[in-house]
Amino acid sequence: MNNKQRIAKYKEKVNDVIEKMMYELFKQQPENYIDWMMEYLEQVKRNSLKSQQAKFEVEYNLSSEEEENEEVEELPQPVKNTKGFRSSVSAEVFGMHNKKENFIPRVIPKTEEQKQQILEKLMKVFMFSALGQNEQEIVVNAMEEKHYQKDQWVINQGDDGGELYIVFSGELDCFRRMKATDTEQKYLKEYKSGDMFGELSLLYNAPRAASIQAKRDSILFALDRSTFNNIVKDATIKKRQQYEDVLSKVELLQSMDTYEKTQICDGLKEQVYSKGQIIIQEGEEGDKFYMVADGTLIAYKQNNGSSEQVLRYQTGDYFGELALIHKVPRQATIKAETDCTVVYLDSNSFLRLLGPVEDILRRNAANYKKFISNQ
Ligand SMILES: Nc1ncnc2c1ncn2[C@@H]1O[C@@H]2COP(=O)(O)O[C@H]2[C@H]1O
Repeated sequence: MNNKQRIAKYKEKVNDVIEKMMYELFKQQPENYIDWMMEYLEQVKRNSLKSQQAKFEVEYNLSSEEEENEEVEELPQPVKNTKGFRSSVSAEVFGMHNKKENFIPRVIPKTEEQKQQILEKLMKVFMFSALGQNEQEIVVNAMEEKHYQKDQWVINQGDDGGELYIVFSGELDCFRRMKATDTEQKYLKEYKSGDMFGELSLLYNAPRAASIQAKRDSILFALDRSTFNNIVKDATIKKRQQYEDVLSKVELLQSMDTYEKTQICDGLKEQVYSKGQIIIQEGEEGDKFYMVADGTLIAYKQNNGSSEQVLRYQTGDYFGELALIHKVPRQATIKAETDCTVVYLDSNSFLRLLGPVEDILRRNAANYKKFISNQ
């Protein structure tokens, strides 16, 4: 898709919202139409988050009782109804309209050294690393140091969640009853220094989706729900929504579970290239793994002084893995055949997050072994 097509698609989406809003506006003719329109758009946003929440609950076999009997909210009524529209649906989750103004972040006193230590860990967690300095400071101030002894449970599946955690030191295990009727817990993963967990119930206002137990004495930094909601929640949900669609087209990832895919979403960065631009140069060092979100690209290899076309990539394909898996220079040059959009992970995130599909990556790499010169 070129830039023109992208803008046309974008316009179509925006027009759709505006047309529906104008239709309702003229039908209802509220006196204070600016307020009405603002409320209308807030409502559209809440309904979109609500459908995201419903999807989440299906994925994780959860249901938060509070939400169970709720229907999608109705659109705003004319202003003579002074209450506007219902605000009962978990205002904290879906009613972002009332946030920020009332937000007074908690400040838990810390030494400069402690602050620095927290900041270092924070920078390794995707959802915090992109924050501005002010926001990072708010998060660091709000973090509370917590100590857990070996075998102590930090999170119990099904409980309400009030905090997320970043591991400062120690090791913890994550378990999950996959279905509500399961009596046995399945071991899922281990958390170590710099890892983050406990974000799901804050993001979706759902019960805890898994249980976490300290494998040895551990120190965690806990971030409260209110600070999380005000600083990172919207951006994280938006990013997960934005890239969910892209990742659903990447066949390589289809064997990963939903949670693993959301972790990848958090780590993705996007880059747009124009037709003819080079993304990867054969022989150079590589530090990124790419997936094609849109457009086509061509891989070329040098052969006896001339450049030979060896592969074409389209939406859902990936490239750039060989340099990261085998620690070799780039094995081909990748050039944009059309204007294109790619998403990428840096090499650390690639190695950490794509572990579950490493075998598939290696197996697939064998298919183009004939193109690889020095292996
Ligand atoms: N496969 C998984 N499904 C759900 N939660 C997971 C999974 N793997 C790790 N977790 C973490 O376990 C945490 C339990 O508490 P939360 O539901 O708040 O957030 C959850 C995630 O951070």
